[in-house]
Amino acid sequence: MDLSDIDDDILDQFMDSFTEECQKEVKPELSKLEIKKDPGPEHIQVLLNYFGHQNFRPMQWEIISAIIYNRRDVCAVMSTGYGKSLCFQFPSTFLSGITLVISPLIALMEDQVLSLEVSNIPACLLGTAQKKQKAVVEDIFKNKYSLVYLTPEFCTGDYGADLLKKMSTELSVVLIAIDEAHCISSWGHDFRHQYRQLGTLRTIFAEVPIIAVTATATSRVRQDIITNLKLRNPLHICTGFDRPNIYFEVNMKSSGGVFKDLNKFMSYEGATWKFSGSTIIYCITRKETEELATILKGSGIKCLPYHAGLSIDTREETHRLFVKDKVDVIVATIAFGMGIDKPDIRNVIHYGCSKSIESYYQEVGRAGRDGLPAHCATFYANGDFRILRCLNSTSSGSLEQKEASLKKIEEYFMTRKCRRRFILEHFEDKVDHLDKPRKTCCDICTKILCDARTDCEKYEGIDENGCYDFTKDAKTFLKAVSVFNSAKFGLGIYILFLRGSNSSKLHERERKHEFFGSGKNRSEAWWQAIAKLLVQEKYLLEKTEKTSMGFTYVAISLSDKGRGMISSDEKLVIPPTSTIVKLLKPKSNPQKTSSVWISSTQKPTIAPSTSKKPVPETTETQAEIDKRMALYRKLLEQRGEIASQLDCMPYMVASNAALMTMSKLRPATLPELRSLNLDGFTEAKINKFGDIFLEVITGTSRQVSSGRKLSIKEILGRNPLPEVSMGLTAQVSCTMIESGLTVGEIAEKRSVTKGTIVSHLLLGIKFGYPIKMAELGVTEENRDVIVKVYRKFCMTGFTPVKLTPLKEQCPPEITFDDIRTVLAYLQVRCHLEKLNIPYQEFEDFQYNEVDSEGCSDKDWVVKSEIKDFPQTQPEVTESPAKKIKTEFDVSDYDDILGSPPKSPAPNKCDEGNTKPTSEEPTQTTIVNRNVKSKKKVLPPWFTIRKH
Ligand SMILES: Nc1ncnc2c1ncn2[C@@H]1O[C@H](COP(=O)(O)OP(=O)(O)OP(=O)(O)O)[C@@H](O)[C@H]1O
Repeated sequence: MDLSDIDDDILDQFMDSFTEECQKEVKPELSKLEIKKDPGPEHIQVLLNYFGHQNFRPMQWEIISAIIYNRRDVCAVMSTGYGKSLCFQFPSTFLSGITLVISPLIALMEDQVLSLEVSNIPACLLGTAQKKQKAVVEDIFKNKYSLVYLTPEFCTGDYGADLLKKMSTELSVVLIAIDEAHCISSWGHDFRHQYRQLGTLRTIFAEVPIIAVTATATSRVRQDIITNLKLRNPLHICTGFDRPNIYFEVNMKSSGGVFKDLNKFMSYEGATWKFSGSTIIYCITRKETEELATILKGSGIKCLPYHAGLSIDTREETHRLFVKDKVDVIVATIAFGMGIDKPDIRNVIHYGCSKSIESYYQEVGRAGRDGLPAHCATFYANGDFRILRCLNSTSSGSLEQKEASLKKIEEYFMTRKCRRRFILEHFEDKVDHLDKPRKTCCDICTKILCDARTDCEKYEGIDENGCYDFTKDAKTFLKAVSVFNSAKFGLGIYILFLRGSNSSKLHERERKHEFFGSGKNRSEAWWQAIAKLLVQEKYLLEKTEKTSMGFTYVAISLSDKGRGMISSDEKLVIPPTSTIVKLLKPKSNPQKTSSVWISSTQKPTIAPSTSKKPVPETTETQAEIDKRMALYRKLLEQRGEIASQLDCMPYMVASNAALMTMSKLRPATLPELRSLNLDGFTEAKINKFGDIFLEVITGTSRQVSSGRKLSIKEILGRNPLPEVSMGLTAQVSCTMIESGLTVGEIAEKRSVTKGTIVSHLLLGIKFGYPIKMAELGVTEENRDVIVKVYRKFCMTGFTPVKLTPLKEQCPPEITFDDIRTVLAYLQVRCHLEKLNIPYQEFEDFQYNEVDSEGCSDKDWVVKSEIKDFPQTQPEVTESPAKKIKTEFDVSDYDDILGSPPKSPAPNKCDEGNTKPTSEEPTQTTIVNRNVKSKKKVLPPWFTIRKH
């Protein structure tokens, strides 16, 4: 029998008992939990450790506390990027249970699962086409996951429904989350048939709270969600639709071409053009996406097209390359949208117009989800509306409704009021906060701030009321329309006529008309803008018509009001539209204004809101800025490398904002990095990637530990105890003890037994959490007794395989938990000894008491030095189990601690043999730890190996 293997057994056994405890079905008696008005330190600690945020956003806590403490259903409409995911990811992380998340897109779920895993929150995905489904299901029932993502198809299929029923009886499901809940309603966009059947979840999980979340839902859609999901007295939350970090801008496409239009989003670096941050460019047609992508690629920009005409594989690959920052720009049709979970998209550009305000706002909503400034610009031409009308006429749905949507977006383009206000008013949202123009808001506000003069002061022809007299031009246009006396012509013909064109589209008789060329003193753009104005003021009518070839166009005709104007004295003196203002002649004497000038091409800047530590106001020199940006680029590169190695998205490793702050504040050590409280850079990420980034910052080699004291957690993070794993639920308990709660308080808050929490904490010790023995109720006296008893076992060459023999040798007041606790510390200590790391360097693990024989525990470890140990061996003939190895080398220690036995399965030492002998080791050689001995210090787990 190989006694060293017995060590493995005993450790395995301890581990098993711990794991069992940890994996016990924890059914929180939520009703027992107190109602919380504000988040407590325990919530903040979990938020910080697992999500990297310092505080909940206002509605997040309201939702989370309603779920945790009131078990209430929730229907939440939260703007894009508000942080919906946290609302359903937090409860099971905190409560030690499972949340089921139903989401419409596999890609979206895969990203979330990966992102959670990077933060050490175990999550999995179950879909109908999922590989390794059996293994995943097994692990779910072993309580390995805190979040289980499911497709609606899986939930509503026979197998999925049965599985859910099993989960409802065998697992502690604490929450069901329906993401993108608007898919339930046929009134919303993206309706999904299977979503409508999710009401069955209420039947299966009668007592489990359900949360439905979406970014866009009118009151009708919300009602549909509530009815379909059978929500009971749900908490209604609507955060509003505003996205304060987005800057809105609208321009006409210029005659200089696309490259000229988009140039302001680019910079010229290293002989190539680069976009400033991840960018999506939306075009109307597939052909346009291909063409535009080709143009940009030709300028060296890393860019790919994306549209429904590409194969699924190509689209998936394009998506993957974009989220992994391998491609900077995606030129896409609106097929590229909902599945994008990339938080650091800096620009969303519409090169062409959207079909409605709703879809426009959803598309721009992809930008700046990390809270940092993002720029959303539209470039349109009047022809774009024609294309959209044509597309509308061939797609299903009410043409009238589609036309109304298009008109609204046209109005948005032409508005002269704040664009944000326009959008929010459309969604019937609050606009009180938009009382003053802000330079970070939109192009209109910027213009107002840039030049405080009135239009009257700025432009020729505008009166003091800001109005322009359009009477003459309006009549000229209306007369031109009357010449044709038909409701079948499009705008182009009238403009050709007005401008006296000799195009063959005009007949001879029209060319001979007295009004032919009556508007040639004005540009084509002017007449287009006048026509829009006249439609807006209802002097002209628009109607979608089809040509004999089946093409759609918009026919323009006179309304009764228009006809009436031609022959009357009626005047048209109104404020000009934004398009018209651009065409007006500026007054030649511009006055200097007090406002700060911001060029229309200058990008707005907003201080990043996510970094909690205020970045000191510095007056950086250009050289310093260059240095910082160079470091930032290196950090981005490093992040890319880490992401490639982990096969995850770079933003999951660290956000751009976090890297930017690192490059500004240049932390040199992990504690310094930690103290920056970088948003989203969780404790797990600090431990996993902190050193790597520090290395880039300090420019040092990987030996960051030299000259710097590492915490046990850091050491064990890099050199984990073999075969020891820790579930999320145990991590949360450890996090809670770090926040200052006692074992009893944690047990109460999590509604589990104290024993369970102790088991969690024992695992925590093995992962280096700074947990004191006293916190686990072990007094110094008891600790010494346990060590002594255990030592006796070890020194006799017998290692107890069960706790009972140890317990029997201890006074009755010493509990099994006390013994387990002390052994856990010893295990860590031995592990550190194996790594040749002197344990006394660790403040958290001082264990240096002197026993009655005048021998400190430290000495005991040292005394167990291998040098002369064989002399103390018991008789080898006594029992095979007592055979002693006479020589040792370092490799002997390889499997001492917890690693799986390498030799054939060991015979477990029977309990009779575990009785301690009265013999104490006689050898007391003290080895100077500072002198590097070839042979390693023997850990207290040491048992003598049979040779
Ligand atoms: N309490 C918080 N403090 C700081 N940042 C937060 C907080 N909660 C969430 N975030 C951050 O906000 C960003 C958006 O979060 P999330 O992806 O959950 O948004 P969402 O509402 O689901 O958006 P979408 O509708 O686009 O899917 C993420 O980068 C997330 O880390």
